[in-house]
Formats: sequence, structure tokens, C-alpha cells
Amino acid sequence: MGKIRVYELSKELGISSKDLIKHLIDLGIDVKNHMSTLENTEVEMIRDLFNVSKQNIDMEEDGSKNKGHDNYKNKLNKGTDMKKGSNVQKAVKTIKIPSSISIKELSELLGIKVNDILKFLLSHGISSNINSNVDFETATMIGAKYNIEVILEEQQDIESIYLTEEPDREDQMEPRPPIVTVMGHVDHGKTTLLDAIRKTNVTSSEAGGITQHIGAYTVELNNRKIVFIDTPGHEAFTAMRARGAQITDIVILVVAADDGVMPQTIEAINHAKAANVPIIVAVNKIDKPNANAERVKQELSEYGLIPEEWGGDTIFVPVSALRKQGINELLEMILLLSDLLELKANPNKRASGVVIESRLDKGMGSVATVLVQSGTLKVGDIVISGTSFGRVRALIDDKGRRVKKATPSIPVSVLGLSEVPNVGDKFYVVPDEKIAKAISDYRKDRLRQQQYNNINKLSFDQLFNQIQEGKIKNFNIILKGDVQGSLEAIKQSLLRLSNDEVHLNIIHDGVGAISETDVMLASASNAIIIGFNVAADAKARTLATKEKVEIRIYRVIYDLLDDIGAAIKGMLAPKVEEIILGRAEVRQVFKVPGAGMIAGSYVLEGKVTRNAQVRIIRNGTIINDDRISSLKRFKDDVREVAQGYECGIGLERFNDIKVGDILEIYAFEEIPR
Ligand SMILES: Nc1nc2c(ncn2[C@@H]2O[C@H](COP(=O)(O)OP(=O)(O)OP(=O)(O)O)[C@@H](O)[C@H]2O)c(=O)[nH]1
Repeated sequence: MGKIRVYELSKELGISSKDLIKHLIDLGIDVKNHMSTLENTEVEMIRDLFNVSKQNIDMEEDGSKNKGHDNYKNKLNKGTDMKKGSNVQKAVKTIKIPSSISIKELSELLGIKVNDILKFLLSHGISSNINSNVDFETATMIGAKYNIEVILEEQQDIESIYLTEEPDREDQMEPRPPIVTVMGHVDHGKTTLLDAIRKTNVTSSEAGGITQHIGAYTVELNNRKIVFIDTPGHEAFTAMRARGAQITDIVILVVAADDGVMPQTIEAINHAKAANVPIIVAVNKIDKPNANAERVKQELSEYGLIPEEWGGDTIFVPVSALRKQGINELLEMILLLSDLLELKANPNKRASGVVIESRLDKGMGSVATVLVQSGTLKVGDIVISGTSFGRVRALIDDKGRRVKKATPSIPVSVLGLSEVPNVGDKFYVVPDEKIAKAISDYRKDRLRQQQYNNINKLSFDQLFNQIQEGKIKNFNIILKGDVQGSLEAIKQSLLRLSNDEVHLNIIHDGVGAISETDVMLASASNAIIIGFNVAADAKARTLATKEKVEIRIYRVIYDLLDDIGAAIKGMLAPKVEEIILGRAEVRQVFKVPGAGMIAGSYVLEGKVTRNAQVRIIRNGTIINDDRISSLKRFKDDVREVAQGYECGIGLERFNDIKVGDILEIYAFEEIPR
């Protein structure tokens, strides 16, 4: 008799291939998928095992004709019925378990010997060992046998248990320094201003300290601290926000008095507004003979930044970064505004905050600059950020000095983490290293899972669905166009599309190609990017894929308005849906001159068609996405190959195909709404 495949045996036993594979792995038999072949001895062993359960159950059920797994299921169901039935004995006790539990733990909770549980399971066709996990349903059945009620404990993951911050009481809150980001058009003097601030306000106690670039620095005025993020521009600001970290309290908008409002000035205003962060305007270069501060005020008022003397509430401070004039006035205004904002935090608890810069240092290992948002970070604390964790070996401040602790808003570099954490990730202090490691493991698993599921951000379709369900009231758009004229026309028409239920917001618009900054802003604001006669540059496209931001390019205004209008009205044009056509397994790889690598494959299910899309899956992970460029049966080109046949598949770009890879063939289909 020839070898038998997993799926064949699973049919014979009446259980799913998946369940059979689980049993086989429990038994220590190495199988990869439902196509794997089994040795005769292995097949006999499994058949035996299932006969045990079959006989047992047949006896109990008076010769019922059901086979293996059905009996198992029936038996399980019978267990439930017994429990629910009227003549059931009252449960002797109740235990709480998680959704999956090891047999060892279950035996302890139930007070039943491990061996008894294993026997019980085996009699139901489940081979297991002391470390195997059983699901909730199975645990309930085991409990039922011993008259013990098993209930599900509240679902709580390790993150929510350890990283949820309890709200602070008002009396625990203390004032904290403001965190400031400087933005503005290129060459308007951001860097010069940051330098001037840094140099003018070094306190005497700090003199002598060598300033270090750690991503942020602290200055003092009237014994009060102000923290500046020292990467100027809105890119860092928005990148941070895209990761869910909003750390900036106040934006300083630098506008050169001799140049006035320029495209990046507007961009910066939009970014700050999208983040709801108040702006102080620093009118720079007032030393220049052609400086015209009034013109700057005039121009900015068109963007809603109206100076106080004109009845508005925006603070304008004239400065010369080059000559270090007006710096103290600017700092005073920052303090004034932060008093109004009542910036506070509780310093007396375990610290949490955000990573603002990170690097790998040859000597020191992972170096991460963090801003403490609440609590106090101390040397010796156990920190977790993303999947990186460790004991804080040292804290270094912006003057290069080792410090013992960092209070709210204060930037410090942290030494001692296992990996380099991501900028924008939150960090938390946890009670001990075991917990940090467990959270890190949990996150690594989740990342792998997410990679596999390829979770999407809001796509146009999802957005549409959510609008329909009434979940979304705001439709955020970033609009880029080739010329100002058409941009204005589109903007006006788009804004007219808003209705009572859905409000359309153009959070940013501008002339020029779609850039990385646009994608970041879109990601941070859950917006969709619309390009009119402009494309996205390569970097922006890569980032958009990574951040799952949708970019839509139009060449005809009507099409653009039609689509958006339809989305808002809830009548979107045909929906494009992905359909899986089939799966093939690569059995052999050969090189064909002129045609590249050809994957000799066996069609496991469905069919393979020429020109279809294909995902290359290796060990359960999608490693690439490509298109079929050639499809052959022996020497002939064919249009499609059906299940059970072998074929040669050539791919358009991917060149690293390996034996054992699974090719998932799919296509897009238009589904009318
Ligand atoms: N006259 C005058 N020149 C200034 C002043 N502030 C900056 N500059 C000059 O303007 C130029 C640009 O200044 P930066 O500080 O590099 O401008 P930036 O906004 O940081 O520019 P990017 O980093 O390129 O975006 C430099 O040549 C500065 O010396 C000022 O107050 N007065």
C-alpha cells in the first residue's frame, strides 16, 4: 500500500486536516500541511488511537454508528447537555480559566490527576501530554465529568494589566515644563533660533557641561524650565504623531520678516492645527532692512492666526535669531501660554512617556532619548518600549551629565535597553523584568500575527463603510495638485460636498508631488491623499504602503468629485474585491535561460491562471507579492491549470522561489454595489 496523505487520513477519520495535524504534532510526528505524507506505522498508530475512542463511545452510546470525531463531538455535546440537564448534580465547585490552559494548570485547578485528564482526553481521540493546551470548550467537558463548573476568566491581556495608567487625582498633579517644537519654512531661521535659545539661556550651574545632541534640550528662565525638541520642522512632529505620540505642547512658527508666509509655513500651520497644538509666531530676521513684520501679520491672519492687537489670540514675537534679540521675550511668552494651558503631571508614580530619538552606540549599546510624560524615571527602573526592555543602567541629560532621575517633560537618554526602540513608541516602567519580558514576547507574537494578517488602515472602502454606518463624521483629505488654480477649484467643489452627516475636511493642500510628509500627516490624521495631476514620489509610495495610507490620483476633476461625492452620499462605484483562485505548492525550482526561475508546482486546490496575482508564502508568512508572467504544462503555454495537476510557473519579479513555498493565486474582481 502506498503512502497516505494527511488529508486522506483526515477524511477517513472524519476530522478536519487541521485537527489531525494538531494530533500528529502532539504525537511528535513531523507534518507540514495537509499534503504531507505519513508512514504506514504512523497511520496505524492514529487509526488505533481513533478506534479507542470509537469503541469507547460506541459502547457508551449503544452502538451509535457515528465515527471517530463525530463521536468525540457528540460526547462533548453530551457533556454539555448533562451539565445543563435537569437531573444534573449541582457542581461541587467552580473554577475560572483563561481561554486556553495547559493540562498541568488545569489539573491543579480542578484537583484532578494529570493522568486522569490525559486518559479522558485519549478516550475522546485527543492525544496530549502534561504541557499540551486545551481550549475552553474542552476544559468545560473535563470539568463536567468531575462535576466542576468551569467558567472563563475575564479576558485581560498582559498589556492592559500592567500598562493601563490609573487616572491621577487633581491633588497629585504638579506643574510641568512646556515641550516646544519649532517649525517654519526652509531658511526662515529655525536652526539659528534653536541655537540662539540654547546659548542664551544656559544657567550658570550648567555652564561647563558639554551640550549633547539628544533630541531635545532644556533651558531656564526665571527658574522655570522650557523643553525644546531640537529637530526643527514638522516632519519629526508629524512622524511622532503618526505613531500616536503627541508630545508637543506649543509650536513656535518661525516666519522670516523679509520673506513672509511661504508654502511650508502653511504646511506647518496645518500640521499644528491638525494636532490641536497652539502656535506662537516668531517673526524672525527683524534686523534685516527689508523686514516687514506687519506684512507677516497680515498674511498669517488669512490663515486664522490673528494677533492680539487685532483682536485675535495669537501671540507674535519679533526676534532676530542671528543677533539673539527678542529671545527672552519669546521664552516669556512660552511660559505665559503654558500657564494658560495649565500643563501638569503626577511626578510621584512609575514613569511613562515617549521615545523621541534612538540609536545603537558601539560602546553603550542601545541609547534612547525619552521624554517623561508622567511619573519619575529613575536609574534601576525596569523599562519596556515596544519589544525592547531592560533595567535602566544610566540616565544622561542634555548637558551630558549622568543624572539619577527624570521628572515630567524632562528629556534624558536611557542606557540599558535590550534593543533600539522605535521613535514615537511609548515607554513604561514596570514592576519587574519578568513582566517586561512577558510583554515583549506578547508584542513580538502580535507583530508576527499582524504581519500575517496584514492589517489595513482605513482604506477608501472601509472609510465608505464607516461613513455608512454613521461611525465617521469627518472625512479627512489631503489634496495635492499641479497648479494653484485647479487646486482652488477642487477645494471649493469638495467643500460643497459636505452634508449634515459627514463633514469633509481638507486638512492640508498644496502644489507639488505627494511627499513623505503628506503621507505622515495622512497617517496621523486618518486621512486619504488625493493627487490631481500629480504623482507620489517613490519614498512617499513606500511609506504609504507601510503606513497603509490610501493615495488616489485623478486626472479629471469630475471623476475626483464623483468618487468623493459618492463616498459621502454612500453610493460608491464598484467595489474591487480580492478573490483567491487557488493554491499551489512549489515542488522543484529550475532555471530556464531567457525566462528566469521557474517554479515547478503542484496545484493543491482551485486553479492557477496566467496573469493572475500571486502571493509567495513561506512557513506561513507572506514573503512577497508578484504576478504570474508565464504558465506552462510541459512545453506548452496554457491559460490555466486545475487542481491536482503539475505546472511550471514563472513570476514577473520575484527570483528567490524555494521548494516548499506555497503560491496563493488571486485576482481582483469588481463587485457592483
Ligand atoms: N539677518 C538674519 N539672518 C538670519 C536670522 N536667522 C537666521 N538667519 C540666516 O538665515 C539662514 C537660514 O537659517 P537657518 O537657521 O539655517 O534656517 P532653517 O529654517 O533652520 O533652515 P532649514 O534647516 O534649511 O530648514 C542662515 O544663513 C542664517 O544665518 C536673523 O534673525 N537675521
